[in-house]
Amino acid sequence: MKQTTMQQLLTQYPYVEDFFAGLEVPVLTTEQTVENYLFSHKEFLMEEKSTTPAIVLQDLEDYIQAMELFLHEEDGVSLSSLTIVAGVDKAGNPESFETITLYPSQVIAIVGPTGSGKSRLLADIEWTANGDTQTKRKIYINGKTPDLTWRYSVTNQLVAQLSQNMNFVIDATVYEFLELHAQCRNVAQPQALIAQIIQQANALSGEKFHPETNVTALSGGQSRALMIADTAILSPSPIVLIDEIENAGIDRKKALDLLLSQEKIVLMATHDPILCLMADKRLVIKNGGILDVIETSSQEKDLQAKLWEMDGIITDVRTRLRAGERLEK
Ligand SMILES: Nc1ncnc2c1ncn2[C@@H]1O[C@H](COP(=O)(O)OP(=O)(O)OP(=O)(O)O)[C@@H](O)[C@H]1O
Repeated sequence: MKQTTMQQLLTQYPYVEDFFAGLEVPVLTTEQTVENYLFSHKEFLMEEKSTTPAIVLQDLEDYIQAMELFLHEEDGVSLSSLTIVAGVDKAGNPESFETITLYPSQVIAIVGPTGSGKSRLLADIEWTANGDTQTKRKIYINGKTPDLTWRYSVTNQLVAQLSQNMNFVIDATVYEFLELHAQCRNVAQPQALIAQIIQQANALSGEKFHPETNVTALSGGQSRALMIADTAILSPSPIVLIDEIENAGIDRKKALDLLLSQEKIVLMATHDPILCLMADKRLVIKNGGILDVIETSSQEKDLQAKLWEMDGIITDVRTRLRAGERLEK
């Protein structure tokens, strides 16, 4: 990278500009090598670094390393494991485990009473906590403390988060919105992917929408379905955090299957017994701490089949009521 020209670098990675965004450095497109470019603006950059939270740097070598990491990150993070290192509960007592390690294609449910700290755990993971949150937990990626550039990056590629509330604030159609996202991801021919995302989203939600529907006109359920399909198909983030998918009015099983087909680690805070038993394991939260890690047993999987049957009845009744039908005994 040091000997690449800035011009070449920008052609290859247009998003390198984001790395310098806000720094107001002189023209980036030059024939200078990366090393020379950084060196010739060294003083300027060193001055700026104190006001640039995205980059914690000691010297020029660090700048180059941070740029390499940034570009690597834009190419997608390769994740082999996610480790939660124990912290403390709300009373300051140590959590009753040392580490919990999770692997791609695993679904982990996070259960516990309201206010127990489920969202806090998701936030620790999103923030890749390093003993610097209320819980004092640490998060390791691939067995070690992740680089700080991930945490501060505006395009955090490590974690995709689907929160309870989802509102669009952009005046664009579904197609335009997905096209924009594809452009950010440097997808050259996005048409087929966009069609796939819309098709999958429609399979998740009740009332179908069209590519030309405006995103602001989507219902809550449709918005979440669109974001889940988008996360599964277009987002390179290997970790997906979901806060209460059950309230979204979408097909929960299909949503999970879709996310898992992409070899992601899926963590979901949930109060839904079916979702909870669909997970490989569940983290039980109490008073701000992880109290227990329970593998879903075969008996519980059997129970899950029964719950699906009951859920089928409820879903059927709901669909018919929604369609304006009258029910008989
Ligand atoms: N270990 C901890 N130490 C101190 N405060 C904590 C700890 N864990 C959680 N909290 C705080 O407790 C409050 C409730 O936590 P949180 O919102 O995560 O609960 P929740 O289980 O997601 O609730 P709900 O089910 O209602 O969404 C938050 O203010 C959170 O920051």
